[in-house]
Amino acid sequence: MSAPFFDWLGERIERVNSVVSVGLDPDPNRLPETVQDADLPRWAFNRRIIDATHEHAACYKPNAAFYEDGDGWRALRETVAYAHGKDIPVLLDAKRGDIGNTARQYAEVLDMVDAITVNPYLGRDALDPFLSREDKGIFILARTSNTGAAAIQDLELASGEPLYEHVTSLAGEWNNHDNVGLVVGATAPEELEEIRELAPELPFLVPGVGAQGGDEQAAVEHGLADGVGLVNSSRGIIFAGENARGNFFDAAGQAAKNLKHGLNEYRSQNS
Ligand SMILES: O=c1ccn([C@@H]2O[C@H](COP(=O)(O)O)[C@@H](O)[C@H]2O)c(=O)[nH]1
Repeated sequence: MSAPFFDWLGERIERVNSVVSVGLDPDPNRLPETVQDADLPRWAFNRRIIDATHEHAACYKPNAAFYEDGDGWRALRETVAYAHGKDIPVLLDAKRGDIGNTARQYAEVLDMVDAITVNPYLGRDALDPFLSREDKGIFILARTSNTGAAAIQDLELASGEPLYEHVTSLAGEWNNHDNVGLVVGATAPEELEEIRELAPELPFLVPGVGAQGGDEQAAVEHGLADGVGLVNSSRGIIFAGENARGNFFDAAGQAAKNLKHGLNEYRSQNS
């Protein structure tokens, strides 16, 4: 028995035969002219991206950084409601984690979205308001995809284990409601494999394929637990139309489809 979020995600993955998470990071400087005059350009953009990609999307992953202003939150609300109207879960990439009363306030956003990313570095109490939401998916940062991640997350502790392994063990201890997943970047395939060995049952969110050049095969081989997990691409999908001929949004749909097919090749090898 897993948390309702992971049950829903598992059903969605099966229905669309896809583990693609489409990242909704509507950089205002890169939005096409066709949406720039809309009342809420980010929402107009996301709606068209969802229309173009939903057949290939297991999940949508808006990053909070692109919505943290008044209109941004309105755009996010509309986006989430639209994805839900298509029965698609939404994972907010917010990397939250703070002292108790602040964390409780941050966790309120889980009334709107279905899952969230959280930062483990303030410890268990900072995550309790999230972890206690049994119906939601809580993805703990274990080994991130950015180039500077190794300098901190690969640090060897006195026990001899790297920090990301310790975080992985803690995530297992904190998983009292079967609602925990891990964030592990596709740009660190060896760490991805090690973390999978340590946490065989946790679903991963694997960012870093596409624009960051991460390893798609490793993302599939190690990112899924019993077939459930997500491989995210944001810019590689939503801005695929920037350099393509033809319709901007059709190109996003095609990019999502291509990623789905590419990942499914590896899924079929691993099944
Ligand atoms: O380790 C991490 C954790 C989160 N992210 C986020 O995922 C997307 C990736 O965007 P791309 O355009 O596909 O590179 C973005 O929202 C990141 O903040 C990550 O990249 N790595």
